[in-house]
Amino acid sequence: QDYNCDSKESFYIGPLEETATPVVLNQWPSRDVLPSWRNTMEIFYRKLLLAGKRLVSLIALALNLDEDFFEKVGALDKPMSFLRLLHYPGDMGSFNEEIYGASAHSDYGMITLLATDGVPGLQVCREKSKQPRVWENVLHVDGALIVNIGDMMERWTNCLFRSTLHRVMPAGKERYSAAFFLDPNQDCLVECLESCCSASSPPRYPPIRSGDYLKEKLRLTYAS
Ligand SMILES: O=C(O)CCC(=O)C(=O)O
Ligand SMILES: [Fe+2]
Repeated sequence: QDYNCDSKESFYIGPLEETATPVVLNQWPSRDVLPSWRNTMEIFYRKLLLAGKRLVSLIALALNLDEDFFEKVGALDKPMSFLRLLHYPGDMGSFNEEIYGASAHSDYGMITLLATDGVPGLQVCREKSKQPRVWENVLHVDGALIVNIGDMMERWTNCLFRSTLHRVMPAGKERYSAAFFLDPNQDCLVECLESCCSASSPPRYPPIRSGDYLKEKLRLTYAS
């Protein structure tokens, strides 16, 4: 996964004071410049966290687990959730195939909730292990969120829920989006669910601590 050519720029908002441990790292624009921005973003963050938790409990039910399964394994008590506000420039310079808004990747966490401004560009690949890859446009629905499955949900479910391979193509038009990554508590052990493996379908991934997985992915992403 190569992000070097990506043209996007982003602003990250991490865990808010009530959920953040051990330190609060968020940096907010000055209130003189943007008086209500912080409050608006905090409300947005909390709503996304609530919606994300509800969706995760539906995934648990779909897996024949208790509704609060992911709470019970400690994934959601101090979730490492990040809200990423994204901007893709309209003019990407030369229209070179190498330049993506965002190159093909899957998100790392449990699920991602994505709001876009309706400018096209987002594409998903349903069968990521098949070559050549077939990309489909994700249609915008006003007022709806797009939900992507993340890598750790894929690991928990032994690929029953595949993480969504996606990318953003340049639309020749400025584009804004907001992605909320619901990532488990750093200490949470992500291991194949009993209901998702059997003698004929053994676990495909070893257990891993969520924090270690994220650290390694971020290291690889930003290595260069
Ligand atoms: O902007 C989008 O629609 C997608 C953003 C994305 O995939 C990401 O930030 O991980
Ligand atoms: Fe993504």
